Amino acid sequence: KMSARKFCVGGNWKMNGDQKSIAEICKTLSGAALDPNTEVVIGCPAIYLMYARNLLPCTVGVAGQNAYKVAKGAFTGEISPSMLKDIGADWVILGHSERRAIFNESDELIAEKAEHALAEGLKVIACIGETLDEREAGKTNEVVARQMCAYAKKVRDWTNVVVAYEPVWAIGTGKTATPEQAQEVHAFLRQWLTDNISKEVSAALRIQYGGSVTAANAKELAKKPDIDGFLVGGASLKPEFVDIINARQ
Ligand SMILES: O=C(COP(=O)(O)O)NO
Repeated sequence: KMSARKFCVGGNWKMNGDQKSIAEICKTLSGAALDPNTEVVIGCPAIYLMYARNLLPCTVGVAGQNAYKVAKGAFTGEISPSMLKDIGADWVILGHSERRAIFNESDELIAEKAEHALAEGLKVIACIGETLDEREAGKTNEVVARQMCAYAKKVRDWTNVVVAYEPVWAIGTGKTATPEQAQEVHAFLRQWLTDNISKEVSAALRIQYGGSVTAANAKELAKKPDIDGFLVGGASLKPEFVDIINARQ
């Protein structure tokens, strides 16, 4: 049975695109019949956010792919949540496994970023997920619980948080978690939320699955009771992203 939580599909463009290709994707999304019961959020490279914002339908949200933990100051190269808000981005993706693995962001820094982004009125897609080594060592639950704990030390109000469970071994590999594998971790996270936050937050919070989601596998994944949407990388740059948005139709 599908959940009553509003389906939420994020497109994480990562470091891809230019004005021409972004205009094409926005045109495709603007011209498509998007399921009104799906909340759509586009994670666009910061430099193109205003451009994409103005080309996308107002029903589609736009997100930064990262933001710093304070509003302004001497942090060369950084972008603040208040700047994202200022240019019409209502969301920010935080804690992506690429930020953790490549840019060495710690659980604690990511949690501080989430706390500040929420305080600035942004909605947060809070990413978690285990590596292949951690899964093969049977540590999946331990790892995602640790990552959730870190967020929970800083997040007081979960209303504007969506959690994205993205097993690192499925990101960019074509090795999508099976619906059963994904549901198993989503159910663990749902229980973790009930045990550590509240049953109300647990019932309301959307948990997206991310990791090689395509139009071909989205429907089966979307049928799982604790999968409330997706965070899509590669396929969000293609027209098939429309089919992923409409996976519950
Ligand atoms: O990192 C991802 C998933 O990327 P792919 O869909 O390309 O596996 N989402 O944030």
